[in-house]
Amino acid sequence: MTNLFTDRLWNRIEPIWKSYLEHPFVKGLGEGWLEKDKFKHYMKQDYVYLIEYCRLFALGSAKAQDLKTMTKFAKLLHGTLDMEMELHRQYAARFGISHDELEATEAGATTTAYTSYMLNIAQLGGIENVVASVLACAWSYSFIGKELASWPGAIDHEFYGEWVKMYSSDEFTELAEDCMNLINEMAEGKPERELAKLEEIVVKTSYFEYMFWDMAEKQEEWPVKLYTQSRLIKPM
Ligand SMILES: Cc1ncc(CN)c(N)n1
Repeated sequence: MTNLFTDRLWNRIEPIWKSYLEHPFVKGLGEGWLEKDKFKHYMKQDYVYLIEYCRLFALGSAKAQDLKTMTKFAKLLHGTLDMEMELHRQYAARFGISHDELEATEAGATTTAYTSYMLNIAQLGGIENVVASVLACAWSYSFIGKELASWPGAIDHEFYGEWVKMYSSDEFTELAEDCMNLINEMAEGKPERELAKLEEIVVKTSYFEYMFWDMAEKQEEWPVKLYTQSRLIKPM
């Protein structure tokens, strides 16, 4: 039996990812009681997060050494722009937010930190760094989507059901599996020193995923308070 790199990664990330399911934002989404304002904040931040995430797939295509890999990244880019982000555009319409307004969302601190980390790691290394940067994003949403789909009433919920349906769909599962297959192919034959570096990227991005859920729960943008002469003038 072959040892898959994703099996090794799972041992590290399982406790982190299981904690997403306990997080009030994810729990509220799956059980259907999440406040709509929190979801609206999440959806807007997630849209601008996904724009940067798309750049990573474009970077993967640019770094690819063969057409098969280039095509895989192009498919991931298209799937995100066209399928995943369409879900956000449809939710935005339900909130009365136009496409332009959605796209013009100012990225908050966590969104900026997370996307900057991924883009920096991906620029610094080879194509395996690009895949390691996006892996937790695609795989953990597939994990959450499938888990929530098994919760009573989640998939049929009148508001959050569409979210659960999309992230548990065959189409999204295929995108996540493409990323898993890519990292397994790229890990083959690599020395332990390089595998450990890739593992750290997946662990860090898994922490960022937790922080993103937390940012959404707290409706955080930039957690900065401006004072003048000890008086609070603007909670940002
Ligand atoms: C923050 C975050 N991480 C991952 C995904 C799934 N592409 C997402 N939509 N948003």
